[in-house]
Amino acid sequence: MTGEQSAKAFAASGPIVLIGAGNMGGALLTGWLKNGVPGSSVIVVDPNPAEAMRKMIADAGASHVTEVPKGVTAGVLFIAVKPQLMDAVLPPFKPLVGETTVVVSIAAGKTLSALETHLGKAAMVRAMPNTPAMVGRGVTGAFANARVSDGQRQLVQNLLKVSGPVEWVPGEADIDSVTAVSGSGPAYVFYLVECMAEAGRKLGLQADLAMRLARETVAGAGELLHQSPDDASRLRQNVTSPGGTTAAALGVLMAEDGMQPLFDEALEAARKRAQELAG
Ligand SMILES: NC(=O)C1=CN([C@@H]2O[C@H](COP(=O)(O)OP(=O)(O)OC[C@H]3O[C@@H](n4cnc5c(N)ncnc54)[C@H](OP(=O)(O)O)[C@@H]3O)[C@@H](O)[C@H]2O)C=CC1
Ligand SMILES: O=C(O)[C@@H]1CCC=N1
Repeated sequence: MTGEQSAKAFAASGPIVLIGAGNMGGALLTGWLKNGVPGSSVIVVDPNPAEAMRKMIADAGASHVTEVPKGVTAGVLFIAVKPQLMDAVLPPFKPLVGETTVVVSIAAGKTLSALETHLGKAAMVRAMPNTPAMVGRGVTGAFANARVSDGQRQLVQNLLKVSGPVEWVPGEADIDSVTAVSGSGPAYVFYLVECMAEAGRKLGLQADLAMRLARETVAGAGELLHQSPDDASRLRQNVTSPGGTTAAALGVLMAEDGMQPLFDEALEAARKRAQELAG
């Protein structure tokens, strides 16, 4: 995209107001500024962003404020604070929501109807990114309510796409399932690395060597999955020689009481927790 094309992709009816520049808000902001969102169109509201974030905001010519900005109608009101804080944080932002504003929340669980109690009825999107967004390799699930226009949907898609693919889901409840799979998902993969390293240590390897092997294995397998046209099942079969070592290990992991029932239970717990955070 040329600079002009990308500026057009992010053209909004007013400023992009980002509430919360922490892990996820900061990752998305970084992606916006790298991908052609004009800094002058961004207002970041955060009481105390990290020093590196403050510098990036200043270098890009974006604004940073610690209080709710006055006299502003947001083009996009992008909410990236913890779900537990939203009831306290959101009410003073209501004046920023106008006829042409699209509200985007990435908070786990928090429903659009809960957002409406604070911000009024508006075009709203619930989105669920994940932390690989920090390296431009995330994936995001998104749901738009009926007030979101085609133009707003495209704008939000462009803002989310800076961190990786965007998958629109047909129902709002699906976002809680997306949260269980891909929102929380990176943590499961990091834990897999920890488990593999610990098992390697128990086999007699030095702990740091076992960790390097496990880490590079998961990173390499992820990259192969990313680059290969084959699905995960085919890639798994490529590793598995009949009667070999992988088959021996998979016999344990794929047993009736192996990983699948554990994942079923774990993801059900994540979705249930998202549902509890709804109100
Ligand atoms: N982490 C993840 O993997 C994912 C998180 N999410 C969702 O993203 C949201 C943010 O999570 P995450 O980035 O991890 O959390 P962080 O705590 O890293 O970021 C939240 C940011 O909001 C700031 N903040 C606190 N109070 C206010 C306020 N009154 N006004 C403006 N900003 C404020 C915090 O500042 P301070 O630190 O000073 O309190 C912090 O910088 C959550 O709702 C979470 O559910 C979604 C997908 C994945
Ligand atoms: O753990 C959480 O609640 C957030 C949402 C998805 C990932 N982190």
